[in-house]
Amino acid sequence: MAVVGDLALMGTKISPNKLVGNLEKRVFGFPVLLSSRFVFSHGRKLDVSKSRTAIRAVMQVEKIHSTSELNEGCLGFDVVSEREVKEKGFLGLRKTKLVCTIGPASSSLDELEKLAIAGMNVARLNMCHNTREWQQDVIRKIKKLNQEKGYSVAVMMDTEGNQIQVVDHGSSSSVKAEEDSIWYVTTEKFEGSRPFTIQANYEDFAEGVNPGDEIVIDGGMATFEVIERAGNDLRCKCTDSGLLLPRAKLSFWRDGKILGRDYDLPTLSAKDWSDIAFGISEDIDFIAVSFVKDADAIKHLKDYLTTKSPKAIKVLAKIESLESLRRLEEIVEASDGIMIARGDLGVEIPLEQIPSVQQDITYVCRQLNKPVIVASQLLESMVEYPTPTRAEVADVSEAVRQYADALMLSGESAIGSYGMKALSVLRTTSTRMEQSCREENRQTSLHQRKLGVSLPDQIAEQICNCAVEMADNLGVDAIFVYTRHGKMASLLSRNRPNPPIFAFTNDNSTRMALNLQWGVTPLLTDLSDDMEGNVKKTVELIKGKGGMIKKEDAILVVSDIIPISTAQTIFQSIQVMTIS
Ligand SMILES: Nc1ncnc2c1ncn2[C@@H]1O[C@H](COP(=O)(O)OP(=O)(O)O)[C@@H](O)[C@H]1O
Ligand SMILES: C=C(OP(=O)(O)O)C(=O)O
Repeated sequence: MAVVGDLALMGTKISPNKLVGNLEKRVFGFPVLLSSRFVFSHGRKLDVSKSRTAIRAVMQVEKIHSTSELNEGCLGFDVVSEREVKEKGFLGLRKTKLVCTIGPASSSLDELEKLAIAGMNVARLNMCHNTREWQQDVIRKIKKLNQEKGYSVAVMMDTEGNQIQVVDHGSSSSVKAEEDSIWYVTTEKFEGSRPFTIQANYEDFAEGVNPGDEIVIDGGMATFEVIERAGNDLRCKCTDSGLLLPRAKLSFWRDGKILGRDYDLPTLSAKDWSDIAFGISEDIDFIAVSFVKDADAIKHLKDYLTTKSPKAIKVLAKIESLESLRRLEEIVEASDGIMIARGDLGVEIPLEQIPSVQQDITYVCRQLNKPVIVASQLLESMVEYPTPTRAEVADVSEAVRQYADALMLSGESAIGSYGMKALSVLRTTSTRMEQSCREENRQTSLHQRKLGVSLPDQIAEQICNCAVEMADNLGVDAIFVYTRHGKMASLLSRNRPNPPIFAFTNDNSTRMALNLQWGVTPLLTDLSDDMEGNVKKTVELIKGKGGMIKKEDAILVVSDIIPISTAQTIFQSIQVMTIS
C-alpha cells in the first residue's frame, strides 16, 4: 500500500501479525470504564460526571473479515483522492490542503476542472473583484463539477471588508512613481486617471496625518513623504521609487513607527452583508472575513449564520492588521479557522516580522485546534513566469514545515498565465517537505509533546492525542475516524500524524469543512448508530473500490458514535484492526 519511498523510510513499520502479537499484552487488562468522579489530567481537573461521554478504553485489536451483506451503500470518495490513493498508497497522500483564488484566468469550466484535478481543495472568490453574476457563475460551475464529475471542491467567499487605506490611480495596470516626483492623494472622485494623482477611497483618510509623515505603498513597493495637507488632500514627494498597482494599500509612518488609525468602521460593511446573503443562497462552505479587529464580528456572523443558513458555513478570520494580532487568541477561539493574509499584514507590520508572526499564528491555531491557511505571494513571480524563484519554494516549504493546514494561491491562479503550474509547484513542494517532516518525526516526537492540554473537551483531546501516538508508534497504514461534525477528525489532524486520516461523515457540510484540515481525506457515507457496523461497512466499501486497501494493512479506528444499545452514552474508542 505504501509508496516505495515511504516504505523505505518506515524503519519502525511492523507487520500486522507482529502487531497483533505485540499488542495483546498491552491491550487486554486496560481499564475499561472510568468509575471515579474526578480524573486528573496533566494537573487539570476533569469532571467526568458532567460529561455524557463514557470512555470505553478498549484498545481492541481485531481482524476484519468480509461480510457480503455490507456491500450496499456508497462511499463518497472524491475522484482526486481516490486516484491518489490508488497511485501512491495511503502514505503517499498529500497532507497540506490547497486553496486557489479564482479570477478571469481560471473561471471557465475547463480551467476549474483542471485545478480540481491538480488538487485544489478549496476555491476562493475575493468579493472585491468582478460582478455578482460572474461570482454566481463560478460557484455554480464548481458545484456542477462536484456533482457531475465527483470532485469535492469547497467554495470560500472572501469579504471585501471595510478596507479604507486603499488608493487607486484609475488605470488598469501599474504606474511607476519616480524618485522626487510630486504626487497628490485626493478624496475627490473622478473617472479615469489623472497624471500624478491617486484617489483615496475614504473621505477622512488624511485625518491626523502631518507633513513629514511617510506613506508606504503595499508594504514598501514605493514610499512618499507628505509635504503638505490641503483640506482632505495630501501633496507628497516620492522618496523611494516603485510601482503603484491598482487598488494599492497604504500605511502611514511617523518616526519609524506605523500610525495606528481607528476608523471606527464595522468589520462587515453593508456590501459584505449582502454578499453573505448571496453566499448562503449559493450554498458556499466558508466565509473568510477581512480586516477582523476582534472576536465580536466573528461571533456576530456565526450567530447570524446559525439562524439564516440551513447548513454549517464555517467562518474564517483573516489576520491582516495590528489589531487582529493584538487579539489573536480571542479571534482564533471565536472562529472556525484563520487565514494569515500576509499581503495586508505586510502593510501593517515591518516585512521582516512576517515570518515569525506567521510561525506564532500557526502555533496558536494548532494549540486551539483551528485550521490555518498561509496566504499571499507564495509564488508571486509565477503570475508572470512559468517557474518560481528558489526563495518562493523555500517559503512554501517553510509553511509546510510549520504544519500549516493549507496554502493559498492569489494572483497566481486568478490572473496568472501559469496557475496550473503554480498549483503543481505547491503540490510537489508540500509533498516533499511532508516526507522529510515524517522522517524527522520518526526520530523525535517532540512536535506532539509540544501540544498542551488546552481544549475544553479533554476526553476527546486525550483520545486523539493517544490515538496519533499509537498510530505513529505502530506505523499503521491509515487512521479511520467516524465523525458527524468533524471534531474528532480535526483533533486527530491537530497531532499531525504520519498516516493519513480518513474521516467518514454523513454530513456534507462536515465533509466540505474538512477540506481545509491537514491530513484529512473526508468521505461522505451513511453512518448508523452501530459503530461496529460502520467500521465493517466502510472497510468493505473501500475494499470494493479495488487497489486501495490490501491484506495485512493496519488501520487505527477512532470513533465517538452513539451505539444503538445505550442511546444516552457516547462511547469513544480506539481500535486497531488488520485487514484479512
Ligand atoms: N474575481 C476576480 N476578477 C478579476 N480579478 C481578480 C479576481 N480575483 C482576483 N483578481 C486579481 O488577482 C489579484 C490577486 O487576488 P487577491 O489576492 O484575491 O486580491 P487583492 O490583491 O485585491 O487582495 C488581484 O489583485 C486581482 O487583480
Ligand atoms: C489574502 C489577503 O487578503 P486580500 O487578498 O483580500 O487583500 C492578503 O492581504 O494577503
